Amino acid sequence: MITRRGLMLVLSSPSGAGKTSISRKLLEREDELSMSVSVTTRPRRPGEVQGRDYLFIDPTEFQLMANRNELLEHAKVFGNYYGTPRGAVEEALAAGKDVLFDIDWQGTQQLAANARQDLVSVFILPPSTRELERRLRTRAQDSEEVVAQRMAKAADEISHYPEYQYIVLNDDIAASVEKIRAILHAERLKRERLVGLPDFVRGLQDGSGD
Ligand SMILES: Nc1nc2c(ncn2[C@@H]2O[C@H](COP(=O)(O)OP(=O)(O)O)[C@@H](O)[C@H]2O)c(=O)[nH]1
Ligand SMILES: Nc1ncnc2c1ncn2[C@@H]1O[C@H](COP(=O)(O)OP(=O)(O)O)[C@@H](O)[C@H]1O
Repeated sequence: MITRRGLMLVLSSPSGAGKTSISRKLLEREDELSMSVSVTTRPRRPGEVQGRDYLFIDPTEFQLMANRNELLEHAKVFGNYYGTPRGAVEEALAAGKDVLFDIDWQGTQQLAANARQDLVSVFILPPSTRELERRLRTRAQDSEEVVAQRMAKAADEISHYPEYQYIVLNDDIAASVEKIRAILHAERLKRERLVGLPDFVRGLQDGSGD
């Protein structure tokens, strides 16, 4: 029969453009998609749950994981370390499940270097700079200084958009979620991801397939 390899769906954007909100809604609607929960040395925000939003760890532990090659990719973002634990991702992909990543351009480049054929990358743009700043403020979980730091970095992050396969402008969140679902559904049908296809087709051609 035909089965398929799981794919890695990566969402990147400047901070505040909506990756986290979009990811939550995608996970509610897509059964065969699971979130890659990153490790980070950043302090936990109010409302964030250990093990759901991130695994919050200290820098020594992070270094140990990196040294033991337990991270699929890792990077320093806004002065903190972030990384993707390797085990959960590899298990999901082997079982033919798709994995969703909320990671930055540095992490995306590392995944592309190691597994380009399994990667589907989406860059999310905010409708305007003004709206990006409004979203960062209304999230109201970061200090004024952190908001300013993230705004200062936004142009830098946005400059990496040409490295992504798909672009979604996140104006209306429900529409953005549907666009990313459409990308996911089409990518699942890519010939290259299908396992057992040549045998199946041979059966059709020689009449042995029933
Ligand atoms: N490379 C990499 N980047 C990550 C990882 N986890 C989160 N990030 C990125 O780190 C940046 C900061 O994330 P976060 O502190 O949650 O802030 P937010 O994006 O403003 O909610 C974002 O660009 C995330 O996509 C990871 O495991 N690896
Ligand atoms: N399309 C949208 N329209 C209006 N507000 C949005 C939209 N998408 C996200 N937001 C809001 O913007 C803020 C930042 O979104 P979030 O998902 O935390 O961004 P990111 O994970 O990219 O930093 C949150 O308060 C969220 O509710």
